[in-house]
Amino acid sequence: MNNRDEAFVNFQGPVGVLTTSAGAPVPYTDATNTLNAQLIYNTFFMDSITSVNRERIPERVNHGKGAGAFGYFQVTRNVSHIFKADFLKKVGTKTPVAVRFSQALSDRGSPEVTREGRGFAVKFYTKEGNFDLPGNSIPVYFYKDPIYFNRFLHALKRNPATNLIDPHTLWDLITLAPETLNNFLRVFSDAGIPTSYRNMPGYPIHTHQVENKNGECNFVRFHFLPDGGIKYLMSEEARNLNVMDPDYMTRDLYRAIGNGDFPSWTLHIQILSEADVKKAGPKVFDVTRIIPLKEHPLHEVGKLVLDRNPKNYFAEVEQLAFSPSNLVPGMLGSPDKIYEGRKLAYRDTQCYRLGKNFNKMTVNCPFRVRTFTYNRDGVSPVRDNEEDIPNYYPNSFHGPVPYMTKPRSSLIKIIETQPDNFDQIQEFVNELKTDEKSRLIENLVYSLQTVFEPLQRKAVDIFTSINVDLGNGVANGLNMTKCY
Ligand code: HEM
Repeated sequence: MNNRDEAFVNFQGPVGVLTTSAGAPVPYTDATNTLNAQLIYNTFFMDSITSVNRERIPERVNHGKGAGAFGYFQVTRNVSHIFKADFLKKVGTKTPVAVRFSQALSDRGSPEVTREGRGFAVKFYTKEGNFDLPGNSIPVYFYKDPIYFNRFLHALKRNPATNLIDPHTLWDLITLAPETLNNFLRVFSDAGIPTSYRNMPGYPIHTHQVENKNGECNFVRFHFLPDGGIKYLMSEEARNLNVMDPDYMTRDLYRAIGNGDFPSWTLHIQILSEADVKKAGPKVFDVTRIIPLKEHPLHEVGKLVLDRNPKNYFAEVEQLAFSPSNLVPGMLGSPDKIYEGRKLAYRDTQCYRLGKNFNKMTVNCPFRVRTFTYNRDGVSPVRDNEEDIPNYYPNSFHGPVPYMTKPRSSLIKIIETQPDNFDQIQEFVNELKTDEKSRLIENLVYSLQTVFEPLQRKAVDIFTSINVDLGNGVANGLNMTKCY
């Protein structure tokens, strides 16, 4: 097997003459030796030192560490009765995609074989503009009120005093908001460490409102399921791998694609009609709950295949910008509050992280559409900056105009209620096999063992209310005096 995780494999000689960023050819002495030379006259030195000093940009506030790849999505089943979006209209239609896998909480330089939820974000470059599905590896989210975002990020990332990841703040947060356990207990189960990104499922979670060409409305949850099967690493194995190869997940993906062993996923949807939604009520929009497959089974839509590695990581992956607000006609997003919060948050942080023209960067550009906006200027890239087209709307000249349509479809209104998901986490724990439950207990004990006792006790009380064996198992593992 050819282990193609090395990107530099071309020994055929230089691509050309070295130049400064302004294009001047660089003499050999300027590039190799500045000892006894006047630096101010060495344009190559000045050019490169001022450039390297400015290389770092802010990392993502979450999902900092990640790997990306490119490929296509192809429709394999007729789903035109559900979707009018052009890229899903016909069996066989192929759409280019960019995908970024990530660790939800780890910083940009972190080791990869950690126990945490992971991101699985897909950008479809459609003929109607970009459509993004930033999803996670766990099918439910932690909370359903976007007000939690700041609290979560701060409690789960580094402690402001010690700059360490802090299990006390993690368990403080969980025990103050135990409804998050429908997510967290899945992360502490085998599902918390996938064998590789190739074996990881992707769940965009939200229940999306969608329309077909007749304007009929349905609601769908998307599921990307790996064709290589969903597989997980055991904790011990993961700890060893983390020491042996901290970049294991990125290397595995890069190597597989480099070797022509292209990973693929089948996209499925769960479908709910308007009548289903009326009958079930707002809980089907609750991102802290799954929609049971036995009530709404999966329907195949198409295949996602990754067949190209990035040629340049920074340009093509670090600069990738996904957003739940990147929607196309017939895809309305979700009426829940988390979706609404996300529509603002991603664009806002990307304006800071990448500059306001981030959609003009090659990897984010909706390259299958000719865009016409009234946005102008600002930090690069501005590309042609819309040349001499008028820069305000409305105008009497030749500026772009909105398209005429029937009144715009809008998201249905839902009344949100407090999360109520203990039934689902109870069912999840009850259905674990004995060995799976033992591993869940071990993983919880491993995380809780260094935490202050009052927090341990609160956690054990909550586990006991979910499942008595779980509570007892963790209490025993922590050598707590109180047994249930
Ligand atoms: C209140 C709720 C949420 C807020 C405010 C929020 C906010 C953010 C922000 C600010 C980023 C960084 C984006 C960037 O720098 O490009 C991000 C990344 C991400 N979020 Fe969320 N998020 C929320 C919920 C969710 C949910 C429910 C999911 C999964 C369905 C999710 C999946 C992701 C993924 C996959 C990324 C990484 C995207 C990439 O690879 O670039 N987030 N989120």
